[in-house]
Amino acid sequence: MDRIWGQARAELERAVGADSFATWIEPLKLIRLDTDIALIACPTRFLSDWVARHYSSDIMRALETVGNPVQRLSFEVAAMPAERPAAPAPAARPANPARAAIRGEDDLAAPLDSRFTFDNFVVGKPNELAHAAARRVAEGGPVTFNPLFLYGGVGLGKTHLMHAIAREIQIRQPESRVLYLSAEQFMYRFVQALRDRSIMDFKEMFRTVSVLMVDDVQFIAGKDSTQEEFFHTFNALVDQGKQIVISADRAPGEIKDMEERIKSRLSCGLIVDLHPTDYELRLSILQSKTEQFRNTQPDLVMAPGVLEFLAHRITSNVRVLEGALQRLFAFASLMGREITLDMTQECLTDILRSSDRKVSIEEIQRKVAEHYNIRLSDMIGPKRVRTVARPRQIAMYLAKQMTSRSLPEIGRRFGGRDHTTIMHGVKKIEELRGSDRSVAEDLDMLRRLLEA
Ligand SMILES: Nc1ncnc2c1ncn2[C@@H]1O[C@H](COP(=O)(O)OP(=O)(O)OP(=O)(O)O)[C@@H](O)[C@H]1O
Repeated sequence: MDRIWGQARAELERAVGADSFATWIEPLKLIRLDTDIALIACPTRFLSDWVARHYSSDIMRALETVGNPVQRLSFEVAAMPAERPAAPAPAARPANPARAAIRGEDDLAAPLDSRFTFDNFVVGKPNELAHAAARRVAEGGPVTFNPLFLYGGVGLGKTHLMHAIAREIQIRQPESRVLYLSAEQFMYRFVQALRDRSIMDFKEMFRTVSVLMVDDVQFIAGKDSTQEEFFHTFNALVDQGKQIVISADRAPGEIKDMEERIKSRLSCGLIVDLHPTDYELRLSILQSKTEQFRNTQPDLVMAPGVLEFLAHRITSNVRVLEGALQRLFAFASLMGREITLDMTQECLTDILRSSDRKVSIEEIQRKVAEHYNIRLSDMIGPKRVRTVARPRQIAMYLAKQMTSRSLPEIGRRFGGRDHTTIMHGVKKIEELRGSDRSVAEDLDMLRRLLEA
């Protein structure tokens, strides 16, 4: 099953595009193939409804293409295993309909994503240095640091910045030849040139560009002749004073199986890293993407606190954050409903579960009790005096926000209270957070303590 699904997934990624694939198809798993039915596991009811409505024919087509035609699909909502079948690696970055080639005549260059501009890049503490360096290179002028080496974990904005640089240089200096491509494409072109005996043309093409940008350079580690060729290309361009921009998932010195001389060459310019996002940056990104969405869907209604909830709960990377938001928007417009906290939790169960920070309700109760100087037993006890009841409601609110426990489950941990009591407490604190600054500050501080 895993092998068939791996092949079908590769077909599907091509058919629906990288973004839709990541949002809708990635979480699915093929469980069984009967004579004419494919049984597919889905982490939530919402996802299965949506996929059934929008992607059934794509899935059936993909299964047919890989030699397993079926007449219909059946979906089963089930907890998903942590690991998923690996799809065969695509030859290059998946085609994306939003991507537009900036230099159509240059079939070497990878297409640039029209959304990846400096204007759309949200700057915060974790990425401000990388952003400033990227801006400086994009503004042109004398080459001050060569190469510019950007690195950081998955989905933190390296490719976005690379595309923004390429686009900006093209706008400012239309005559310059900016060549942006992934290291994988560099290798592919190189191997092709070797096969076609056109290596001199290959060298000539690479050595006459004004700016060379290579994404995900760690890919050529361990590929000896590609590394060798890359090294010569790199040196030739630096000698001519041409700007080079490189990205990788780690610092040059940490790339395994990369020749020492290449590591040292890569290290001699400016090395900047994109740090993991912090809460403030995640919230700004979510706000900015929501604004962009509102420009096309002005009737979008979102309850206060939803974006804050997402920024707290999804800490893995910006791509996951974007995918979650995209799914929420799709759900809201499909159902014609306001986006509330409850709806967010229902619609994103799978994403939230996998990015769960594993803060326990007991930890929340302990921290809140310490903060307000009350006894831990008062969290579950019956006292109704305000000095105890308010901290208890704060703990209920944090339990709802920071864990994936349901209201009845939270109720049980608060001395067997009814779920409506928890709901009332959560609502009360939601209101106070908007109207009482000291409550908002306490909540922020407690969250930080719990996340530490
Ligand atoms: N600061 C930011 N502001 C706005 N969008 C961002 C920001 N950082 C990342 N993104 C978005 O997150 C998504 C993932 O970013 P990107 O593809 O640049 O990551 P990456 O670091 O190249 O990841 P990978 O290592 O997987 O190649 C993109 O859609 C990008 O636009």
